Amino acid sequence: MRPLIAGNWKMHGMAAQLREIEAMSKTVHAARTAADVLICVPAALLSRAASIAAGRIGIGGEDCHAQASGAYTGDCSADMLKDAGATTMNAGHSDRRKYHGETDAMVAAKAEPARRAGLTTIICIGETQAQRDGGNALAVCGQQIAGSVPTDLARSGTIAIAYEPLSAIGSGHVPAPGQIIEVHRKIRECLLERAGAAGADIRILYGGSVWSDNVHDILGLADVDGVLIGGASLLA
Ligand SMILES: O=C[C@H](O)COP(=O)(O)O
Repeated sequence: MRPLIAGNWKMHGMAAQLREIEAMSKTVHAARTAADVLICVPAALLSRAASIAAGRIGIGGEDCHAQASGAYTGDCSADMLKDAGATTMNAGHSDRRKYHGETDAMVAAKAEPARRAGLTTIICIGETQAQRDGGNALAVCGQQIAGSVPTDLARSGTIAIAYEPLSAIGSGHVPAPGQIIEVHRKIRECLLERAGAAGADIRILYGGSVWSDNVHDILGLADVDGVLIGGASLLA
């Protein structure tokens, strides 16, 4: 499967930061990179980022509202992301689950309008350290897949999954390879159960403290079809 190297700028980046998009786009284009490259940016930068990227790399949104329009001050719909130039969006990032109380059902409700808008949705899951310490990591990830991934979307090829153990995000602590392999295998099993053979074609990304010095090793692990990169994606 062609890997996806996805960045997530979170709430970082002013207009000047777009020079990184320019540099990444040029590099990827010139090198004919053997991977798809995507940067998810704050909504305020989306349109300008897409214009600068000019299709050489993908530009994504970081979230959307489940409704197409309405009295939802401060929110942004999937159609709006698409209209601004996005190809992809994140849903259910742990920041959204933690600070906005997003549940699996809310995440699933965002993925469907994204599909209608023509966006691929990267659905983020991952266990807390307490859940892992309690021996519940695989069960938690399985439940998150069951609750966050609509079956018809899993069959449609319009989603990817990002596994991000919370203890790895922004900490510099990447789990042992065995942990990543074990959880990705579990996710693959869940996707196959949900979507049949189509589940084999859904990309499963790893996220959490991915940098240039560990990305090659991580991409070499079984069932790792790409990475979701936070801090390191701010620099071309
Ligand atoms: O969306 C990205 C992840 O939360 C990982 O962030 P990080 O690479 O800064 O650890």
